Amino acid sequence: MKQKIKRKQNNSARCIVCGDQNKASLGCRFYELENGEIAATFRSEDWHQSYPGRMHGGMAAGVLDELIGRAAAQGSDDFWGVTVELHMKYKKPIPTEADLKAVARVTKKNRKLFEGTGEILLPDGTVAVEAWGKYMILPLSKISDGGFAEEEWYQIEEDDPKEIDL
Ligand SMILES: CCCCCCCCCCCCCCCC(=O)SCCNC(=O)CCNC(=O)[C@H](O)C(C)(C)COP(=O)(O)OP(=O)(O)OC[C@H]1O[C@@H](n2cnc3c(N)ncnc32)[C@H](O)[C@@H]1OP(=O)(O)O
Repeated sequence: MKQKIKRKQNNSARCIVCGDQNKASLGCRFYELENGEIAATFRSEDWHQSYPGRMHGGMAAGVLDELIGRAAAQGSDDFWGVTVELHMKYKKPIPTEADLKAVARVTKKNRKLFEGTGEILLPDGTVAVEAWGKYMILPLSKISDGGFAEEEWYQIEEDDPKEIDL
């Protein structure tokens, strides 16, 4: 089903999932959707493999970890937190050298913690991996040394889609 995109989130420069200047990264883009969920698009490259032709489960965990975290950051480029728990369910292999999508949403949130779920979809729409995560909300100053948000956290200007088929 097609979902309208409301806003694209920032990318970071060096993250392994979304690092715009990290050649090894999955090159994720993150789109906030009108229905309140968040979607990611990314490409599994040959160097993201575990077994030949199969994306590493840790990379899949990385995508869903970050995507669920970003689901709670909707509408803000200055909301931060860290993962405290992450549970994965690997249902189908994810191929390398494929253009992929994922979707996530927040399921519970209070002042200090939030929880969410997400899925990675195969090109035919089948759910390959499901995740549930719990995160602690923290100021950036408690997570990282200064400079990140000013120097390494920005919008990538490109031809973005207006909607995404999930
Ligand atoms: C994610 C947002 C993205 C934002 C959008 C931008 C994205 C931009 C790209 C960046 C990518 C981001 C997405 C990847 C996110 C990572 O990959 S983060 C990296 C992996 N995670 C970590 O490194 C976290 C490591 N853990 C820690 O640093 C510490 O355990 C924590 C979480 C700071 C807690 O510190 P602590 O000293 O243990 O704190 P403590 O005082 O014991 O506990 C504080 C409270 O939390 C509670 N608590 C602690 N752990 C838990 C738990 N597992 N369950 C329930 N309660 C807990 C305690 O019970 C306590 O409650 P109170 O007693 O105050 O009521």
